[in-house]
Amino acid sequence: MLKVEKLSGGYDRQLIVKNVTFQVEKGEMLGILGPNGSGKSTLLKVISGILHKESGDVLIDGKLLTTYSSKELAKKMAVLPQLHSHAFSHTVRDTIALGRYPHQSGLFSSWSDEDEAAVVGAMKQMGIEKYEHHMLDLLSGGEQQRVFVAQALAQQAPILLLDEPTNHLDIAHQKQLLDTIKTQANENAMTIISIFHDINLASLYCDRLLLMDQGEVKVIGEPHEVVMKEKIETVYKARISTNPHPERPKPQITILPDIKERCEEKLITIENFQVTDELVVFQAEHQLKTWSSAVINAGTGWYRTFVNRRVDAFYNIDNAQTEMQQFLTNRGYSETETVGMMTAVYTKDAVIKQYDGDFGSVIIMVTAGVGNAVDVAKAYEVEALPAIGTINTWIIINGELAEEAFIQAVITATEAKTKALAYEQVKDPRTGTIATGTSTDSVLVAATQQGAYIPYAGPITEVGKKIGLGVYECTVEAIQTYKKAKGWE
Ligand SMILES: Nc1ncnc2c1ncn2[C@@H]1O[C@H](COP(=O)(O)OP(=O)(O)OP(=O)(O)O)[C@@H](O)[C@H]1O
Repeated sequence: MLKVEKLSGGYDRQLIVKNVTFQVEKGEMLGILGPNGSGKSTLLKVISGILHKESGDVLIDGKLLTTYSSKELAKKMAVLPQLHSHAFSHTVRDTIALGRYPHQSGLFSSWSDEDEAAVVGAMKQMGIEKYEHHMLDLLSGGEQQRVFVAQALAQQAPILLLDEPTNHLDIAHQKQLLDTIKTQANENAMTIISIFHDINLASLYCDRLLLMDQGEVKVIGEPHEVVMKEKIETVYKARISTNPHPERPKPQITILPDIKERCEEKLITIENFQVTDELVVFQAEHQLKTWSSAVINAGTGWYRTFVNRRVDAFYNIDNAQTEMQQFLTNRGYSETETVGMMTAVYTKDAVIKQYDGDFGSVIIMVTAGVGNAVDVAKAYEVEALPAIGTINTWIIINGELAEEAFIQAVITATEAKTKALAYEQVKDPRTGTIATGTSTDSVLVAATQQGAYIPYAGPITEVGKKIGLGVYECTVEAIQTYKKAKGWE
């Protein structure tokens, strides 16, 4: 559809865009990324013919751009330039109507039903019908931006070139605009080339991305091939990390600041724990990076408070999450800083121990009830009964854990727990075989992210050895206490 071959161009004698080659297909959305001054706007201007090229070619439907008359070209390609202040003021409707000029014919061009439908449709798509008769210069920056996008859409050209279309827009309008444009690509096979400053939005919406660096193409490819730590850091000269989007396979970035937080390093110790008849509570001065399967605030996040709450053996509530949240709020625990778990075990029987090593230290907390013990390898054979009894394990580390270390810590802790059940000869009552856990166990791994860097946490590492030993010892002790309380031995 649109082919750019070895294109170079710029201003007067200053070459800005150098040897750019790419192709965009019908229905495809290509995002152009690059730092300030890398030549994105200049490239768009050379492609659209606003600036003369120095060398190379632009082809639309296999025909050289230079062979199109300006009106023919406007029927093929609509351009949204960067938003600037405007000398003249028109109404919103008149501004959008200007987009229809390539479709007018004859000396006294008349306004057709098609023109009217295109203008009304574009206003609707951008949600600006209510401003139809307002003067453009009295609208906010974001409202004006939507008017100019509507003008480009009203042009009904199969190719759309956009220079930072989300400029000035709030998040709801960014989403509305990009949803609209993407729908044009998907349903009307429109070809879209758009400049973005927001790498995350570009990755989320575009099929492919072109990353510019000093007027040249650094890389072109699908978002996962372009939004890579090393490439983005090299071109933008800023530290970033990449992370997955929660719903789509489109990588996202997070800026990593170089300035230090204004907080002194604080070691976690057993002193951070408090145990009552109702709760085991851990509270730290600073948030810890946390990974858990808790009832409240599961998954990854930064939290300051961990709560293991004792509920009675008959606790059976449809929406345990809402009830638990209410419970925590009533006791003054912040909704955004607290991880909450439940247990039917006496909280006073919690085993809490500290293990020191060269890397820092690990503090383990275990509450263990085994009335609900399960042999996971045979769980498929038997119907799980609604019994109570859960093993909750917390592993809190003074150190900076890598992502994989969090997962390895969970593996190591799970293996140590299973070993403790075997040592204590805890059996699945339904199968009579040694249990591997209970059917509702929870785990939490948290790290201060200060001090020594800990890339791995399997049993080959020192931290892994401490986790293995600690979880094993604490779980054995917690099970023995549980058995005594139940009068089993
Ligand atoms: N009209 C002009 N005359 C001369 N040089 C210009 C002109 N417009 C831009 N330039 C120069 O061309 C280079 C690239 O500018 P361009 O606007 O294409 O970059 P960009 O990647 O779009 O930047 P930004 O992200 O800041 O919008 C810059 O060094 C700029 O100074």
